[in-house]
Amino acid sequence: MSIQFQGAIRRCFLQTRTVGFPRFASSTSSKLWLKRQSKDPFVKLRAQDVYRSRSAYKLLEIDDKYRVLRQARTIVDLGAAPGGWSEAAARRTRQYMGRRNQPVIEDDESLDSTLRYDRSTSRIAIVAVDLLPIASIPGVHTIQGDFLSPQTQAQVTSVLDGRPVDVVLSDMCENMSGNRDRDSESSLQLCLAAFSFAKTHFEQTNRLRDPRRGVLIMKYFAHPDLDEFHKGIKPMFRRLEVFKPKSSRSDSSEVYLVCIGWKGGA
Ligand SMILES: C[S@@+](CC[C@H](N)C(=O)[O-])C[C@H]1O[C@@H](n2cnc3c(N)ncnc32)[C@H](O)[C@@H]1O
Repeated sequence: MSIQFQGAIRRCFLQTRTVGFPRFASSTSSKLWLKRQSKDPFVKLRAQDVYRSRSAYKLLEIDDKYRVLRQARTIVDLGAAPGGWSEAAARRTRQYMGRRNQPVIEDDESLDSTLRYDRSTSRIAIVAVDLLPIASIPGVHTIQGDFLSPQTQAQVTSVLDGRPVDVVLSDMCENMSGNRDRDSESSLQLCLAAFSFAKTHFEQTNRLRDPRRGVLIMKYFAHPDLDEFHKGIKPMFRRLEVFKPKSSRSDSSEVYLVCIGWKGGA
């Protein structure tokens, strides 16, 4: 055995003793993560390939409780990648429309590249936005861009082409830095952007005739600053509740603000 080879084995042995087998041994936190994943019923559902992300079940739970998608014709999904919420919204609205025997979204891949709708019908339009690319979803128009940038917001507005927005969904969140203040600040910024976009679009149409229209759902991470934000926008909706879906991990401070029925205001 050559001297170099012996040295390599020795180094490998020493490394194994100090840091463990790098490829096979896992840290306590990753073991805990694997254990939690194996027990998580929503991860199992995801594994059956019903939806492309586990997050889809959060939106379905919100809709089971509040029926926010029942009257929805135009939905804007912010922070949509990989696309679970858009898929869930497309299926759910299709079910609602099907029950009422009305026109439904077509399973047409080409709808992804252009928003084709006929304003004279009740056809559903979903616009999904994310920093990351979103693989095509039938009936969903995708936009890749930063929603905090005015250009991306203008792009969404241009795609909507004057169509009244019924529901704005925001599951946007940045990667957690671990710094609570910084994370809640970024969560607040995303909520403010979603709120101000929703406000502009809800105000363009008279929502007062149908109290279910003008729905805004936003993910945020519990923090006192966000409580202030929550109190500030409460009078502008007929109903505003904080909801924690069962499919949201209990060890996460993530919750959803469910705002139903735009009333307007400052
Ligand atoms: C929890 S994931 C969304 C999961 C998605 N709702 C689903 O069901 O598949 C959060 C997403 O927010 C996106 N995001 C964060 N900041 C954003 C921003 N400024 N503009 C657009 N998307 C953003 C991230 O890229 C990420 O894909």
